[in-house]
Amino acid sequence: MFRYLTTGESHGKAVTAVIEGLPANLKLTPKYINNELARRQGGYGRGGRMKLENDQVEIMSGIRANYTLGSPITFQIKNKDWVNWQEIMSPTGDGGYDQGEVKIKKDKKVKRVEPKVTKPRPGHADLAGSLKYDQQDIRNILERASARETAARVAVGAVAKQFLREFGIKVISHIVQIGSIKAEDKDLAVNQIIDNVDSSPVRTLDAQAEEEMIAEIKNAKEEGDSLGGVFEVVTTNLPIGLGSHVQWDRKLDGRLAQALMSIQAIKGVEVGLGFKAAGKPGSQVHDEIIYKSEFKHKSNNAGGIEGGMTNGEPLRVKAAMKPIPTLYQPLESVDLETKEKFKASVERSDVTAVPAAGVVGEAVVAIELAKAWLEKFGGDSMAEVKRNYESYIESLKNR
Ligand SMILES: Cc1cc2nc3c(=O)[nH]c(=O)nc-3n(C[C@H](O)[C@H](O)[C@H](O)COP(=O)(O)O)c2cc1C
Ligand SMILES: C=C(O[C@@H]1CC(C(=O)O)=C[C@@H](OP(=O)(O)O)[C@H]1O)C(=O)O
Repeated sequence: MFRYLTTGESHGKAVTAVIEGLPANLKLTPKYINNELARRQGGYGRGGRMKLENDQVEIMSGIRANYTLGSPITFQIKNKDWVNWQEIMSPTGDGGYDQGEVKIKKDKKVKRVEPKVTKPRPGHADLAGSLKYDQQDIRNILERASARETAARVAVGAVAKQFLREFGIKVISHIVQIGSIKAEDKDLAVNQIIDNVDSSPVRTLDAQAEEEMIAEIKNAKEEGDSLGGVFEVVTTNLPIGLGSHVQWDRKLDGRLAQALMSIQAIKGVEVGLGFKAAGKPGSQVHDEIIYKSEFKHKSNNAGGIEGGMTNGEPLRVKAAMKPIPTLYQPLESVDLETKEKFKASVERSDVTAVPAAGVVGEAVVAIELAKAWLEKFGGDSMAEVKRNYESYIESLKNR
């Protein structure tokens, strides 16, 4: 079974991931993983933290001479910001509480920070987490709730992507909406997306919309506001039959939805036509089946999944991200200690992170597909997995 866990606080020493269940003899290079980490750090609209960090993976176990051993893999991605937060974040220090105010280097300026955070931000994990975990200091919640954790998930996703690439499968995302601006709805080939998306500052393929999206982000920044949006993840070359109809937790659409919804600030997931399918008659929704040396569909409104299984068409899933909760123009909230109303001032935040979230979306989709792949074609070495896959593909030809 392919599974993973991440650890780490946003301003702690590092974020890490432990992966288990990958077969032996898969070629894995830090260069590819680092490139994926850099893609996640990009995107117009991010705040000062991304100028400071330069995410690089350090492989701690499970890989020797560039190939997996079949043993658990551990990664570490250091937080460069840690040096500025040691007094507050050290596992063995006093949390900075004894000092009243701690000097922190933030975006090249030295600022005085109260070590204890008591003002919960609407839309973040602050209030619910502090009450649930019996914490007086919201930092004990926000550090782990932070999307810094997605760096670790993108490293795991890069491994899953390298695994899937051995079978000719590519996973890529593009932005279809930021704030009120929507990109033109085109049926795009994956290679078209791969060739063009990374050169767009907002990772969209619609040049006209790109300009408008950037203008809307600039405007939101000036107004101290934040924006959300929608990304699509597209995967090609998937065989028929990943996932299963037989049990609720084996259905691939459900598993992809959970994976995408688990990304910080994602509030909706669509598979294929998604919500639009609800308003159309069946004759305009269901994809007619044809046979041309293999079974295919005339259209792909289902987004590549029927009955919780891949149906041989490209997988198309979308995710909606809410606007970033931390606002320079703060919303009303109540202090945890005094119970008094306040409007907090903010020092640093992203205006939007939809382009980054798209890269995280690719990672979690790739992970889920790699898991489903190993459930169906699993083996202890890559050669064994390839044999199992090829024999299944051969068996489909004889149907
Ligand atoms: C890539 C990425 C970057 C984010 N950056 C910020 C940020 O700078 N400030 C912030 O308040 N929230 C940010 N968020 C969103 C919060 O992490 C998220 O809203 C919070 O953890 C609460 O979880 P929920 O929105 O899923 O309920 C970001 C999310 C992602 C995916
Ligand atoms: C660190 C990352 O994103 C962070 C996610 C985040 C949040 O609340 O989710 C808040 C911000 O953290 P900070 O207050 O340190 O600037 C973002 O920068 C990252 O994506 O690597």
